[in-house]
Amino acid sequence: MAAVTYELIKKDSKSKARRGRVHTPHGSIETPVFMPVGTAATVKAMRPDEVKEMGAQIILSNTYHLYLRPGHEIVREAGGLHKFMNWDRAILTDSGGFQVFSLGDLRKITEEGVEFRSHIDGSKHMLSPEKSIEVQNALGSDIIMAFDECAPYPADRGYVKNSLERTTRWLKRCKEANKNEDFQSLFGIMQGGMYQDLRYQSAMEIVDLDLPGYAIGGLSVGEPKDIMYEVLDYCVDYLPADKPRYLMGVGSPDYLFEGVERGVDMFDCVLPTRIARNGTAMTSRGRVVIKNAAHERDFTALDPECDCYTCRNYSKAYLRHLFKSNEILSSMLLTNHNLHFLINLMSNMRKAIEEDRFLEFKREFYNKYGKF
Ligand SMILES: Nc1cc(N)c2c(=O)[nH][nH]c(=O)c2c1
Repeated sequence: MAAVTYELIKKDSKSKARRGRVHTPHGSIETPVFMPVGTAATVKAMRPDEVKEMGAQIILSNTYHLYLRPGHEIVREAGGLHKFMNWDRAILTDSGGFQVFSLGDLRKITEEGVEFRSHIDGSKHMLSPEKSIEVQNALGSDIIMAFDECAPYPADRGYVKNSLERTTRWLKRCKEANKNEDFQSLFGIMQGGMYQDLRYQSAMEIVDLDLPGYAIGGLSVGEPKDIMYEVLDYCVDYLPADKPRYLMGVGSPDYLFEGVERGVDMFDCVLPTRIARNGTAMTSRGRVVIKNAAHERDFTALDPECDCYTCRNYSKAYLRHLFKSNEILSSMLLTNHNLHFLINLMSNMRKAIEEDRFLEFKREFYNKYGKF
């Protein structure tokens, strides 16, 4: 039996939204769930106890970054990523493929894997399905992602078909490389671009490998919203209902609502932490760009409906002052708020599904949030 299993608790009667639970060796995860990104073994500007206190059940870390620095062998010697970063709940690691592919000219794709030069010191490396699994095994994460190619957008049909078929061959190699692992569950990744028949082909090929969970890749790569939603309208249903479904790289409130409404269980995105460091907050009334002059003498909280540490203790005026003064505390407080906002949003979505009022909740949120 896989170390990661999925339990369906309730389906919404008026949409494909579903309430579930993912069981992992480091605890159960109530779904739908948003996963904060901890790229280099830290959720930037946050202590792990703060991330835990706000209710984060699982975080994501990046294989590419940890392989290059400090190196997966050092993390293995430290006792694994949980011990190294003092996080005792679940961890998902990505395969490193997405970062390597985004290196552009600094990489060369072959059937073996991807040759690339480190963005840190220019040194040459080869990341292959086997190497990605070796690194993720050393990190000791609960959920490990298959080494895949995320086709760019736009991409012609021939390229997308060849790419998804190579991704399936790489997935088989990942499964073989991970076969002796008892505690780390390998998730496959569906590709296929914006082509329905290729999405179906990719899904059938990866589901045939009977893995503990599946991700939808190749979206949130610059395509228009309506195209993403159109692809999600059909491709989520290509995945088995008794396994977790994970939409990669998605994390703004509207995308989360639209993904949950279509049956997605898990999400990750750097957006909340990245925009926080750039001075933007997600609130129930829409985004707040804290450096705007309008906030100079605004002594009210960021969000009247938020009970996070930042909203309970600080005003927009103070947060604007910190940001304009380039104070480290600005990133800390805005990151704390943005993660709390999304984690709380997912908790409210779970409650709405339990009470069979998900679409009503979505309408209420959209009416208050205004323009996305
Ligand atoms: N938007 C996306 C974000 C991601 N981190 C990934 C990924 O890690 N793998 N494959 C993907 O297709 C992908 C898409």
